[in-house]
Amino acid sequence: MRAHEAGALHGDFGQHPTWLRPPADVNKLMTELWPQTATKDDGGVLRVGGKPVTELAAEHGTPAYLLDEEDFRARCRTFRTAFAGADVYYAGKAFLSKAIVRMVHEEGLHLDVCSGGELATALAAGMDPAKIGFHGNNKSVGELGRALDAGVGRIIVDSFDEIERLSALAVERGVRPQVMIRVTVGVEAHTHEFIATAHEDQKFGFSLSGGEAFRAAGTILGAGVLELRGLHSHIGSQIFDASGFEVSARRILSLHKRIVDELGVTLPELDLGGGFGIAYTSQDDPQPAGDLADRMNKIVDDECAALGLDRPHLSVEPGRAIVGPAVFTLYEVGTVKPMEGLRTYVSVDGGMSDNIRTALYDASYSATLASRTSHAGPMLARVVGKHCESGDVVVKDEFLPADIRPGDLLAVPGTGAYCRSMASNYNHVPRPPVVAVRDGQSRVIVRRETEDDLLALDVG
Ligand SMILES: Cc1ncc(COP(=O)(O)O)c(C=O)c1O
Ligand SMILES: N[C@@H](CCCC[NH3+])C(=O)O
Repeated sequence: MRAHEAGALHGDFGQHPTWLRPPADVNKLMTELWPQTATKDDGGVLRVGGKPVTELAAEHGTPAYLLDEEDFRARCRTFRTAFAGADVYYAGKAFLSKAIVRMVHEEGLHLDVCSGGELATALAAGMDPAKIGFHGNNKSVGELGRALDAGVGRIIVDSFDEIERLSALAVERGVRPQVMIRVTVGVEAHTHEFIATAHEDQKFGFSLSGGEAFRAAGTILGAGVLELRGLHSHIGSQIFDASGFEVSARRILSLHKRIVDELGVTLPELDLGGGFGIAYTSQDDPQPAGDLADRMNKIVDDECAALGLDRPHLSVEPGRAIVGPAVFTLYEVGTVKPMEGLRTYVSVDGGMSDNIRTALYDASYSATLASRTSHAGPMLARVVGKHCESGDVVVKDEFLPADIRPGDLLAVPGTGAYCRSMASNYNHVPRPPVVAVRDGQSRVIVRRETEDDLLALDVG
């Protein structure tokens, strides 16, 4: 967002309720919160990729996820540059489609998949299997077999059961797959407990402190069926504080050292996972990818030097930070219900089926009137959906113009990650399309579901 348009996109700075702080740096917030080609024209209409959202709504309907393709590609390049010399695996769980796989591939990234479905999407789109990493705490025999048959570059093993399953499949096929060990490093990431993944009491990985991760290395090396490529840790998601990554890097490198010394191998790779936070509202102040990369590289350099280790090749797995800010959801306002003395409930034509994050993680979002200018004063609004749940909230608190009315378009930024990919058909509401916009052209990359699609699986 251009600086002079900051006020236009968010006319409500300075009007925040007392429990909201004004943003530290409005211009920085605009570039963090909105995709780079988003602007508002003189009539207050939001534009993206050179197209007004009013036109996009007329062409594609609402709700719709609008992807600023240039922004998405630029974020891929930012991570590649920031982590130069490392492999950047785009985490497909944030949002995956064949078009996204192609963009990721064209921008020189690797791809992390975590299910047979994501793997099938990657392969269908022509992703180089050698650049695919396969994650998951409960990969099935079928999924593992398909990964081996496709020749995926690395499989991140998550349990002793999986080591056994994968080894049997590898022997059957006469192949020697490359594996990483997912290590639970015991870091309490400062994020919602549902998306923290490296504390001890949860389902992912091999415990570092309990010695399981070291034992896993011994098991793999002892059997000689799988090729141990290195260690992996992912401490959680939507993390702002780089110190968690530093602690994690330090701990995992101490295990790396122990494996090298005691088991007599070299481990060529170290993966520090994803989890880089993004801005959803004016309250968030994420660190630029370059700063995070510098800190992570430095800690790896320093630790390796201190431990006398050859520096392993680094890899990272960002999802949210690449696709999250590149997308906003466009909704049409339906019912507007003022609650005297409380707030106004502004209902939109989607809700928890296209964005479950508010209900699931108590996530905060923001919204802006996207289809016109308003000179009305601000009113405290809650943007809610059309589902049969009182928890069906998209934006908990936002100041919207007091004359908001049915037919207005609202845009909610930061919905690229974990919104379409976690969307549901709750209440038999068809899922919205994903529309990529670039250079004044729009193209549907995931089409809108229809009621026929919903009925298609019903038998009898
Ligand atoms: C193993 C792994 N890698 C990468 C990611 C991507 O995380 P994020 O989208 O927060 O970057 C996740 C999700 O949290 C994950 O579980
Ligand atoms: N789905 C979560 C992120 C978890 C990613 C998987 N480890 C979110 O929306 O924030």
